[in-house]
Amino acid sequence: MRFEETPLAGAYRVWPEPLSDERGFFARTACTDEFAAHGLVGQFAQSSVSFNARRGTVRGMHYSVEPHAETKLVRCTGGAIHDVLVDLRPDSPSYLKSFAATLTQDNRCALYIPAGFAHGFQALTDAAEVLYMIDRTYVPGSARGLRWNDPALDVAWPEPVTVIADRDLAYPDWTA
Ligand SMILES: Cc1cn([C@H]2C[C@H](O)[C@@H](COP(=O)(O)OP(=O)(O)O[C@H]3O[C@H](C)C(=O)[C@H](O)[C@H]3O)O2)c(=O)[nH]c1=O
Repeated sequence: MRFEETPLAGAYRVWPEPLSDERGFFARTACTDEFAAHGLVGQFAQSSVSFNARRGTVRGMHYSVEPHAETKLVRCTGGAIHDVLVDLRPDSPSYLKSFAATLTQDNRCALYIPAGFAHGFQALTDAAEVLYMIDRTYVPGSARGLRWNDPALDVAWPEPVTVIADRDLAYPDWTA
């Protein structure tokens, strides 16, 4: 795998390195040793899938609070998404900065999202599917959120929002 830094400290694009032959290719998508060699969490306790029927759907921005803050490896396995991170770590040089990447079933790029980041995405196609690998089990009470259009965030969404959960619409403005 190839690890590409992003402008947000600790967050990476992770590119598979396909091993091709006449059948197609095989590629590693996660590896404890390779992640550890880059100082990253490489042990994952849960994997989840998110299916999004309609183009324009937004999920997030979500994060989880200590002691259950999650590190995630996120990839698009169907269609395409505009994937967005916001650094919420108060001591980080990129505090409250956002970063976005287009993840698609074809580019197979994943985003490594450390604990302390909010994460969200917008479906760029119908039937957009997202696969998560998460380093700890889900604890519902630890879930928090930022509103997709919070003025404190410099997040741009490429398309009109077509579907979004009421809970995601209801988050108050960010206060540190
Ligand atoms: C996140 C999660 C949810 N659930 C249950 C809770 C609800 O009954 C149902 C849907 O949950 P929710 O509406 O929170 O799903 P999303 O809005 O897609 O949340 C996710 O969206 C953003 C973009 C993320 O990065 C997180 O992975 C996660 O917060 O699945 C679980 O059982 N386990 C889980 O890990």
